[in-house]
Amino acid sequence: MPTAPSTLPRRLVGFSTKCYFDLPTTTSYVADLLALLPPRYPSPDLGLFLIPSFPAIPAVAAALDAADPHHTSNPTPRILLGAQNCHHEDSGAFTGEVSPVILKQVGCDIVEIGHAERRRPPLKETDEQIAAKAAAVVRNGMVPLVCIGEKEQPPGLRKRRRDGEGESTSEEDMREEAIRAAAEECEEQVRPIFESVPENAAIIFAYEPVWAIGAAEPADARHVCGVVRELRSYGNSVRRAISANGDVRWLYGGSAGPGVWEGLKQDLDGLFLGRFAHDVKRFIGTVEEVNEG
Ligand SMILES: O=C[C@H](O)COP(=O)(O)O
Repeated sequence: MPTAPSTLPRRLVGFSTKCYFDLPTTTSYVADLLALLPPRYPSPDLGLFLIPSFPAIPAVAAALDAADPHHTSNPTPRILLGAQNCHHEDSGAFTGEVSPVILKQVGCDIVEIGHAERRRPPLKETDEQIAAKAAAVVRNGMVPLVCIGEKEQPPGLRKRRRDGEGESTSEEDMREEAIRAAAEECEEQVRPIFESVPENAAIIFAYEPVWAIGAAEPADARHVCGVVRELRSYGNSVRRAISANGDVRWLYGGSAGPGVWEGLKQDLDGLFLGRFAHDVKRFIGTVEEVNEG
């Protein structure tokens, strides 16, 4: 059985093509990225990851290996390669599912699980199923990238306004209430992950408020930082209780792109991009911002 990594670069920036890119678009994007990316990336301080559609994974793996055939450019082997989902069992009668065993064999380093687009109908993936997938990813020597996030935009704020309350509550108090409510919702998604993987497993969490995914603007930076501060502290207490020591990174995703990092850099470990990485130069620009910030 392969051994899962327990360490991760200090910061991470990555991009999922979701279902947007076909095969030629994916391969030409990766070729452009490898041609234009300054040679200082990736580094132990700043890891990069790409998450294409399943059928494009072998082509991307070949391109990344060809760019760094002996994995000697620096201690981080290469741009990390990810898959957008996997099944929780290694093999069996699960037509249409993809085994984590095969993902490892085709060169994946990480597997994204629990994206909001899979938690919602019609797929309705549960925290329990996502935790089983996290265990499967680690069992097969890869790192789970677990997407979490609250469904509604500041529920505390909206409730107060609807109830006619809150006139005497300061904006600061309402913000704190919204942060607490969001963190509590996310803690329910985080806890089963820690409980399902070995204590030395590295985990990447992408905090993606559901209402900020596919939007025109990212979530407010103070909200994101507040929620992730709470989650990091919660995660540390859960991990202490089970003596866990694998690296954990907290990324932000949800309409992230150039200009977002400045407001998040005190509290986040990196960014997970979607649409605003479709232009390879904008993706590299965002990587530069995270490196410099
Ligand atoms: O997987 C990435 C996130 O869902 C963000 O996507 P987006 O930036 O297109 O909203």
